Amino acid sequence: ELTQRPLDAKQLQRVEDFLFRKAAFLSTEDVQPTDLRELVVLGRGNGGSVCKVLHVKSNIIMARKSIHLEIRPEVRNQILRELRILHKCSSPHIIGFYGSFWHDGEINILMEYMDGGSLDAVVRRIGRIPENVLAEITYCILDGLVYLRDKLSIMHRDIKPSNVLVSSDGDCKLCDFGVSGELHNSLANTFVGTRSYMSPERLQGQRYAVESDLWSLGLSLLEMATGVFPIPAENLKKGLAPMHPPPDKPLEAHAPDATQSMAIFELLANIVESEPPRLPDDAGFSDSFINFIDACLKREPSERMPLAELIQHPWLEDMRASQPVNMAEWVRSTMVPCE
Ligand SMILES: O=c1[nH]ccc2cc(O[C@H]3CCNC3)c(Cl)cc12
Repeated sequence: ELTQRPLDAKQLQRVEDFLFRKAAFLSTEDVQPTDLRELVVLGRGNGGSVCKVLHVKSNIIMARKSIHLEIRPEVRNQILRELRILHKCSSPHIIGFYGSFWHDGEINILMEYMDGGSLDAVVRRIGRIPENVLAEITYCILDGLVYLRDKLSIMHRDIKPSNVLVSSDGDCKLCDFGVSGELHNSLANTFVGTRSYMSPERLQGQRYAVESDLWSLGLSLLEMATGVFPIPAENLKKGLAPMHPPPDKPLEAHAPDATQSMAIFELLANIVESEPPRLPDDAGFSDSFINFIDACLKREPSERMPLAELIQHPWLEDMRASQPVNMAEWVRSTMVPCE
């Protein structure tokens, strides 16, 4: 559609390179766990842990998500069957999928490795993300949501900073979206965590749809822009997290402060009962950014700006025109130098 920005040549090349790598991988016979050499743990969340692995036969670096599930063979075969639709996914804003297999009580999902990691880790490292960078990230998220809706007829269901990955090539992609209904059911009551990006309607067990992803997007942007989880709204009163903490203060000094540990139930009640949080209007954010987040954080799903309009919101093009950013350089500036 006209909403999509044309891909630049290098982006197209990277999509093509991935497809060639995937063909090389698929030409080796079915992946065995022993074919994978574990390199380092990348993250945990959404019921599983993610490890950087090398597929020895094809010499490809991948990310392997392993989810331990005690389920009957029929259920796990249904999950593997549903995951296979990921082979149809080819978007510069959706994480690449190599395949999945069951082994030793775990579903294993092999995906494209993103060396910049997830945005929750980036925010932990640098404090908060500049507005012009968030505009680029937001376009990628919205384009990814459009792709999921138009090509797979699904919503994401779990938009949050830790499910947005970046690379030193400047790519920004969505991961951990709810493509398998069976997997979603098998993970149903495994929620752990002290914060929720879930929309009020979903928290109340009401019907929810893609508008619920837009609430989660608004909350995620608010958190990444301020460096503070924005619920309860009082959290924002303490001002923004420092960006790129001064060199004399080690990073751990900026771990989230204790006051942010409101009990999870109280937090969920707050989301459902209180006015949605807003960007502070005295912190240097543009009016169109404030407007963009307000358009996402409406308690009534029908009042939220629809996806097709959001992706045309002036904030995205205004930011790109006034403060263009080189995403590859920015991601590299956030990566911890290897020892
Ligand atoms: O490089 C990756 N490729 C694919 C997936 C992936 C998932 C990761 O973390 C999980 C854990 C929380 N959400 C996402 C991380 Cl940290 C990296 C990757």
